[in-house]
Amino acid sequence: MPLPTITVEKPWGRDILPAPFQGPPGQRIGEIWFEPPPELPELLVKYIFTSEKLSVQVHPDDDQAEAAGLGRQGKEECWLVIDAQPGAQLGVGFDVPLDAEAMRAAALDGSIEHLLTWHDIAPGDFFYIPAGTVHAIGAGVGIIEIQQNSAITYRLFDYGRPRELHLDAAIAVARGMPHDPALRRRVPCNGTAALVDGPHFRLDLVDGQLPANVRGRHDGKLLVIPLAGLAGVAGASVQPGQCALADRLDDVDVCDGARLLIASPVHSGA
Ligand SMILES: O=P(O)(O)OC[C@H]1O[C@](O)(CO)[C@@H](O)[C@@H]1O
Repeated sequence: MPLPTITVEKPWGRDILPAPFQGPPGQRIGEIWFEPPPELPELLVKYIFTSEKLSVQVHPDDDQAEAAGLGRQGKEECWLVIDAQPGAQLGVGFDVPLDAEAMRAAALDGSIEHLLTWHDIAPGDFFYIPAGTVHAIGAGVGIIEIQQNSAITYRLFDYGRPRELHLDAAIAVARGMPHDPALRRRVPCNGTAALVDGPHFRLDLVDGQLPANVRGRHDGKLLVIPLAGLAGVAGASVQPGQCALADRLDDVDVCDGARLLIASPVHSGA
């Protein structure tokens, strides 16, 4: 069964969503969340559609969230670009290292935006964002985000929008470093690719039949996110724009010509 969705209004969202999504009239929707099922609460999958830049932000890791009294709710996330309007960019990490004092000053005067490393993007670009990485999603972007199931975002800068900032919390967890180039790549249009191999989840892009090595990587409950074509989960059809829980990979059928993402949590010790 496809998971229920939640549409989230955002000041940077879109008045009109691309098919197959539809937002309530008059609302600017930025995110479509697939409600994490009780059987697999560790992961949250979102579609994100922007018309303006998101905040310059950072997320804590599990230990930092716990130390702040928020529970083990760290947030590592990854993005697969599915749509990029001309000039669309993602800002990830800093061009050059900077210390906490410089980061605070840059957040206060807004220059932090220009210290980020901005990447021109195209569909198929993939980024893994470890907790502690300062980042910002640009305007005109459509991405699928797979993340630890956490809603903790510390904003450093929000372009003057009247939303809360979390400067002290952000500076306490942010790393003033460039993003590791090994954590980003362009995924070919065809073919199967292992995109994430822990520490919190595994993510595979599957094109056509499920290869044996993918079977070996997902040994429990998993999420199925079709990108193109249909997938079957325990006999029920799942289509692009949906996300479904499967009890095991053997329950998943990939229809001819279909491409899909498969995500499952990595449990400590696994
Ligand atoms: O604070 P903003 O700009 O609304 O951004 C929050 C969003 O940014 C993300 O962390 C993506 O970077 C989403 O998971 C989250 O919902």
